[in-house]
Amino acid sequence: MSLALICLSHTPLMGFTEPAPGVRAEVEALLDRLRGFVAEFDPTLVVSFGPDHYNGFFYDLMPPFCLCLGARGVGDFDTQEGDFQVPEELASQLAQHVADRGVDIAISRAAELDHGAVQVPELLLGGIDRFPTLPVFVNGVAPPFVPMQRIRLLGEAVGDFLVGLDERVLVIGSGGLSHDPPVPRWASDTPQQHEFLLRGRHPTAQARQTRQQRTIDTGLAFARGEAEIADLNPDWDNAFLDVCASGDPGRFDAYRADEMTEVAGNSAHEVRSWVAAFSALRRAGAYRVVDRYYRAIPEWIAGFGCLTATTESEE
Ligand SMILES: O=C(O)/C=C/c1cccc(O)c1O
Ligand SMILES: [Fe+2]
Repeated sequence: MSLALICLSHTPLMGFTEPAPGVRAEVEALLDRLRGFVAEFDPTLVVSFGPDHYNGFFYDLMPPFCLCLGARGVGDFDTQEGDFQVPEELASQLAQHVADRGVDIAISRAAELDHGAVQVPELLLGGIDRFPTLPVFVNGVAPPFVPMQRIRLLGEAVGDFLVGLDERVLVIGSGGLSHDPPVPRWASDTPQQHEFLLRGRHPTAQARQTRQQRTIDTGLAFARGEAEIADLNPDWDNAFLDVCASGDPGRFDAYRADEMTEVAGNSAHEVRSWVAAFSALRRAGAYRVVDRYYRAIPEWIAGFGCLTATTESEE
């Protein structure tokens, strides 16, 4: 067994809006480094923690997290549409292991997932069907949010399972950091939008296009300082990266959902994927951060960050 980790912000606006000069090249260089990290580690299995944004998981039944025994990408924002390569028997064993640990897990044998789960594996692995992958949905946009401790315990239970395997496991956390994109919200939306938040699966091409354009327009307006969304918060983001790098997942427990919304925006809860990923990695022993990147990118509505790490036995 050996474990390596990549946590990376996603943003569906990559490729749709252009950041300030030089920034795109900087991110491309980061992505090249990450692909090199993957090639060097040569994973035999991927565990991918990521959120959804009301493309697969809706308020008709919204779990705090869900192990996917089967999953497909829905293809929003031109991300890959199609099946993840999920090793079903291994995914079942993971679900049983996590349940045995007392973590109240949900499972799906036919999960639908959007850019939140698809973009990072697509960019770094060449597709969601290239490696055997255990996708884990972690709710990062739909209140209520369980205490962060529960996400840490989920990650630790997953990590304990991975430690018992004879595999080289790449653990991915997708999402965050501070950001407040125009994802629909129950608290502020109309009855018509409530209907979408309950039963909005499989929108028409026109409805998907309208939603996508709204996000693009918000990104452009945000970059001009004209959007009515929360500011990015680089101080909060860097403090969170410090906690991730500290090697002490117990420190995640201090994060409170209402404070996070207040200081880092409605989608800052996507860092839950990072919390699960780092908590899993730590079960394999002390880890060392290899790469760290951060830049606030308003055109992409993203406090855009990355950490990679390996357990010290990997060195
Ligand atoms: O679903 C959308 O319309 C927007 C999603 C988004 C935008 C910016 C950063 C993110 O992490 C997102 O998920
Ligand atoms: Fe997101």
